[in-house]
Amino acid sequence: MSTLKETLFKKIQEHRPRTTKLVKECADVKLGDVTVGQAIGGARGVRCLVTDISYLDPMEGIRFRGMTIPETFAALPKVPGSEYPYVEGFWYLLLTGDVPTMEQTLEVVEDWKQRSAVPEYVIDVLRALPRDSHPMAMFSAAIVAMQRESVFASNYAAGKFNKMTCWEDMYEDANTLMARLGPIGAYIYRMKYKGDTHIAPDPELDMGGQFAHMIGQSDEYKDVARMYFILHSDHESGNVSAHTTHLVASALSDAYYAYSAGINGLAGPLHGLANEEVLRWTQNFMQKLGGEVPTEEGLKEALWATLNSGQVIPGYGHAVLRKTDPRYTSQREFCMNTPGLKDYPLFQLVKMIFEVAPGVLTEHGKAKNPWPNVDAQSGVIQWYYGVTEYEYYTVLFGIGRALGCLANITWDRALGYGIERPKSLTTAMLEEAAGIA
Ligand SMILES: CC(=O)SCCNC(=O)CCNC(=O)[C@H](O)C(C)(C)COP(=O)(O)OP(=O)(O)OC[C@H]1O[C@@H](n2cnc3c(N)ncnc32)[C@H](O)[C@@H]1OP(=O)(O)O
Ligand SMILES: O=C([O-])CC(=O)C(=O)O
Repeated sequence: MSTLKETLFKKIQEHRPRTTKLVKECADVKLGDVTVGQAIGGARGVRCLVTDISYLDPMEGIRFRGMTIPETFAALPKVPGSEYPYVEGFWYLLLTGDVPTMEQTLEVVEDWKQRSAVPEYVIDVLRALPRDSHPMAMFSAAIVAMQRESVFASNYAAGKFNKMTCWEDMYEDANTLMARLGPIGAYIYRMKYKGDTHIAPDPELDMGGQFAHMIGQSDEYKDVARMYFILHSDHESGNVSAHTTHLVASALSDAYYAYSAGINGLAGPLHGLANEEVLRWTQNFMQKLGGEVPTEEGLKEALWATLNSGQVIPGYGHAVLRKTDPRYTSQREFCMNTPGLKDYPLFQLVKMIFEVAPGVLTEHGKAKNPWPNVDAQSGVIQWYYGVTEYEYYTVLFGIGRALGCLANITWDRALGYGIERPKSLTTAMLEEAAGIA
């Protein structure tokens, strides 16, 4: 057994009695009430999911296994010659809650390398799709196509399902998916945008570095990839991609079915696709100005025009956060500390939007949170390094988000969480409950 799997096994054994005790002795303890507004309004704030992998505080933002973003980056083993950690070490942290040693990290690096070859039939599936398919549709199709390889599904079909050990099959599938998602994303990128020319993997590289290499990027971009995948990994359990993955997996669907579904949710403009929308919005705006950085007045007008046409300002607002997203801040700091990027006109515009948009949104008076989220700041970095195909940005998000979603469904199996099935009511029942029937 690998060190990661052994450690995870120990953690699962330690954790199981806590869940069992809660279910057996405390099942009737109330966590809150559900209002009519919540039933109609997307269950906002309903406290009915459990995860220990990350927690989102409305004011502070995300913590991964109890650590803030700067703490996470500082704690994990760094790729030699780089300021950023191995994505593989972060995976170890998400799964176990322990910061891995360099040796433990390198074991995951090696394991993923062994699993990373993209099967030929996946390439066939991608090539069979119309070339103008959205890259997220391609990504989702590639993931679900690999379902035939699921260890979990095959053992289930063979009558080998065992509630205590089935997490091991999920772990197998999750690791295989994690190892292949970067190379699949790179294939889609080069097929669609780089004349269908492809770059062979470099056996020396870690997952983040490999992705940069396979899309044809510079050495500098390797750190961008590592940072991006870690920052986008997890945002507790209620967001659309994590919740969808969890929901689908709760029917004992395997990781391929579950994460393909999660990707489909991430592709919505109110969720992950907002990072594509942010770039479309800013590029359209810059084009109108002939590439000049606008005045504050001009920017305000453009923001109001967007709001008055009934659209949202992409990259702003959040269902839980009530302050600037620390993932935004982390990427902003990256921009400020990168010569060239710091003075880049598009970054100047993103900075100016940060100064102007919260005031406009507050005056508009609808959004509960006028501050930027992660999507407002990620695209400018990609654009600066030459990844200008913004239609592709959500695939980058999807590679990173897999870390959180797949770690979560591995634990779902380990703790035997039940099939998810909330109860629905009719409108007449709500009217009766409200006394307006
Ligand atoms: C990785 C991520 O998924 S981060 C989020 C990415 N999405 C975006 O950036 C899209 C822009 N933002 C939004 O649409 C929203 O803020 C969401 C979807 C993120 C959160 O939605 P909610 O929790 O419903 O937000 P909230 O309670 O503040 O919404 C209240 C009203 O303000 C509006 N509002 C919220 N954010 C914005 C915004 N950025 N621009 C304009 N209006 C907004 C809502 O559309 C809603 O209007 P309605 O009453 O007419 O339906
Ligand atoms: O938490 C949410 O609802 C959306 C979000 O920021 C994420 O999933 O990263």
